Amino acid sequence: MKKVKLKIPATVANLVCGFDILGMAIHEPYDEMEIGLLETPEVIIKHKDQFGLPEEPSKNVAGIVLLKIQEHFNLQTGFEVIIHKHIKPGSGLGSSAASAAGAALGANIVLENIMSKDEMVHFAMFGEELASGVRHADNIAPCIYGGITLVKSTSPIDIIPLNSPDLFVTAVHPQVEVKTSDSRQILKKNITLKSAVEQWGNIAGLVAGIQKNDFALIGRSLNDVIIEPVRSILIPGFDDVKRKSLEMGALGGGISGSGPSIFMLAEQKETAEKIAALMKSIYDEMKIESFVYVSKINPVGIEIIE
Ligand SMILES: Nc1ncnc2c1ncn2[C@@H]1O[C@H](COP(=O)(O)OP(=O)(O)O)[C@@H](O)[C@H]1O
Ligand SMILES: N[C@@H](CCOP(=O)(O)O)C(=O)O
Repeated sequence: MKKVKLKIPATVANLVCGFDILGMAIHEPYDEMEIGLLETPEVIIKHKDQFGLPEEPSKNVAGIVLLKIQEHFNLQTGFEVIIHKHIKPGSGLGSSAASAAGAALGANIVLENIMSKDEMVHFAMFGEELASGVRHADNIAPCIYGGITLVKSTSPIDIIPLNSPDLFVTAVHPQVEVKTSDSRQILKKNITLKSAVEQWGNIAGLVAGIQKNDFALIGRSLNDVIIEPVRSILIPGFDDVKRKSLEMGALGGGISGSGPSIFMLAEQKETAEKIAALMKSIYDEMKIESFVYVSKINPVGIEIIE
């Protein structure tokens, strides 16, 4: 059986001010996935993890992506997928995107490169639609392209890979579940022109800072006047983590994706590690279990292991 084994990174979507358009791949945590080509037109999904995710293909984000690919290309072959998930679903670290993007990229490999990167993004977005009700690509694009990506548009797909600054990323995942679908529903449907102008300035400043490796500009652009004030209410300890991390020397940060994870960027490993210890202590004090990752921006995205 033609088979491939992939390492699929977690992703931090939005990058604070770029709701649904910016995202970055990080090295830790990551999922592992094996995809094999079957001679019969069926899709089999098996999970080797403890998250109790549905294995019925139409209910699993990897399965739905493969069903769409099968239908589109009128394939008489099928796929067997083994997922070993380490990125907890509902973490805000792109768990659903990892399975969706991994399925699209893995299928493309076993089918001997029948798709472009943008086509893989197109099919992977069906997985995000299943998970959250919306076809957003801000987690999928950095998985497939690597590094930091700007999703200029999803229809037509227009993805701009950006520079990958040499920065450390500290992320904390407090063990409270926030489903992307729920945290999208609480968002305001209309915003004022004043806040839109402020947000445009932040997004433009952030993209310019990333492209110019201007860390100070990145830091002062990591501000969100639209989404964070609403969503942060769902995340215990958010204000404390953010304020104290900034005091410790973080460049900036905020909610990772739709939360509850929080991420911070730092120039030095030492600062990133101090922030990790701070995050852990804040949640220990609140008696909330948490997982902390000190990582770097992952310029490659999905990697082929075998
Ligand atoms: N293979 C899969 N990986 C992750 N989540 C999946 C998968 N298949 C289905 N789901 C569903 O997707 C939802 C998780 O997606 P989401 O809330 O966007 O989490 P995250 O922010 O970590 O991506 C859960 O309802 C989960 O049951
Ligand atoms: N732009 C989306 C990103 C969701 O990311 P996830 O990691 O929480 O799935 C949003 O903010 O809803």
